[in-house]
Amino acid sequence: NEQVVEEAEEEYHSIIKDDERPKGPSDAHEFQAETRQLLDIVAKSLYSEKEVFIREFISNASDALEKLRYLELTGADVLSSDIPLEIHIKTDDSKKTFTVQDTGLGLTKQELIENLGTIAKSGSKAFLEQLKGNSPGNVSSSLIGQFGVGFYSAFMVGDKVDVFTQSYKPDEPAYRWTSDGSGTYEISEAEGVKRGTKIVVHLKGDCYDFSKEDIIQGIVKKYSNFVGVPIFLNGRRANIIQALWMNDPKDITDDMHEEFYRFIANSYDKPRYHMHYKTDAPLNIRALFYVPEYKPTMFDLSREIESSVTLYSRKVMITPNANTILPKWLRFVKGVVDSEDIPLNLSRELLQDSALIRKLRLVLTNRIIKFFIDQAKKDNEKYMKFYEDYGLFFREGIVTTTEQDQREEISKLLRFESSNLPEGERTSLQEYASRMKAGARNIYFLSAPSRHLAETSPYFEALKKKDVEVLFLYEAYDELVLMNLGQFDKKNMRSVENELADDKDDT
Ligand SMILES: Nc1nc(Cl)c2cnn(Cc3ccc(Br)cc3F)c2n1
Repeated sequence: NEQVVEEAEEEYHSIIKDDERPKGPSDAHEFQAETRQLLDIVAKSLYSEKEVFIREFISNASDALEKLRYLELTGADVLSSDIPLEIHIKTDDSKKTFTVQDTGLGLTKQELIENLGTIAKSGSKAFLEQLKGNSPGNVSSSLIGQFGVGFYSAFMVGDKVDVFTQSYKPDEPAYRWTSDGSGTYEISEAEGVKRGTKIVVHLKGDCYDFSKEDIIQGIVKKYSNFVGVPIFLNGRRANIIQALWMNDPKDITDDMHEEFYRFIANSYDKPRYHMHYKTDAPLNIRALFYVPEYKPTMFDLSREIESSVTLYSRKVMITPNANTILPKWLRFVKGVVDSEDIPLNLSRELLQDSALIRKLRLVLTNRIIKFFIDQAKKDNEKYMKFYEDYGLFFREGIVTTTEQDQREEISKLLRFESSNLPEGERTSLQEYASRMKAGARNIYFLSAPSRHLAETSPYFEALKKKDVEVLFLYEAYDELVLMNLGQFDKKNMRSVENELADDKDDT
């Protein structure tokens, strides 16, 4: 019946036709020498997996659409502004081609020539020196991303690339650019070209996989699921969930969090906590983190598991399981970090160890600790349940972190019974310190199998007489953790067992 047909028709929508034709003479151009060298490096070694050319194309297309959207908003005179802003991808496994088309800005002849040649102008010698200096992985990616050299990654998989483009500027002609990536390219005018850019990659023999729909479907889902414009693959919508981390936190309902959490955690669980963090200093960060409802299993506790944090730059994925974005002790946290300050083709080396990633990790770690401290104040019962299930990770954090101030930050999450509180209630080191007498310099703790044994211990009696509070530790590892911590807020952590032996009375 028409309802079903209606449904199906609504499903299928493609703008990719084969109406474009070159028109008139084509003039050949040479790549400048430096550009050529650079493009070779980009095409051969910069990207480890070939599939990232798709991410580069989608990133360029989504930039072109976002810029056009902005121009339309600011009232610029835009060609055929009734065309929807979309990205279309088509695979043709008979012709062995991969095609991506956007309805964005399009390129003028000047831009066609400049966008690849600009590097030759903008001091590419220094750029190439830097390149020769360290491994291509460390290339300053702002330049690469900026001038669309990412486009050139097409020659990793294609031995011929045709580009048909119509600029949004009303009286610009449309062009066809074509090249086999060997050093020359041709430009001619073209007809039958819609506004935007269409790139047809004729795939090399060992890259025919990129003409198969299911393979492309997986890659698009992996890298570009949250790109802010609709992406269609062979006429079917390919990107689904909106980039929740970019929304205003107060517009996000718990249901939306639950759905998003299930998508990124790939589980049917739901989150017990979510933390939505946006800042522009010292870095641009949009982060959305979740703590699972479920109690961690032995598997979750193992230090080998990959991080469940996915790293994005402006909604385009850089890497899944970005295991250096948070410290290992926070591996139970799942979520997304998006930073404009992170270059799209961040190399593995830079991800492993760079000042930028170290700064990002420190900012995020301190913010997560602050979040848990705030949650404990908001709902202590819920926090204590969380502490019961996930507290081991904090202990690991203290003993595996080297910087003392960072260790003391983590120790703010710990909770212990105390001689000053009724059985069953727990306190924090901060609260203990706030109850200390003026001039007191030690935080005392006693490790015992139970509260009864702690309270009847001769060690405790001595301090009780002096009305000194003692933390009761019922797990042997907590004694090790506090010994390891050593200090908190300039007070010394002291086990009363050692204390009695020394019998000093500088309590
Ligand atoms: N999709 C899209 N849209 C726009 Cl507006 C631009 C601008 N630059 N690039 C990258 C690029 C594409 C083709 C060629 Br030839 C050179 C080149 F740098 C773009 N890609």
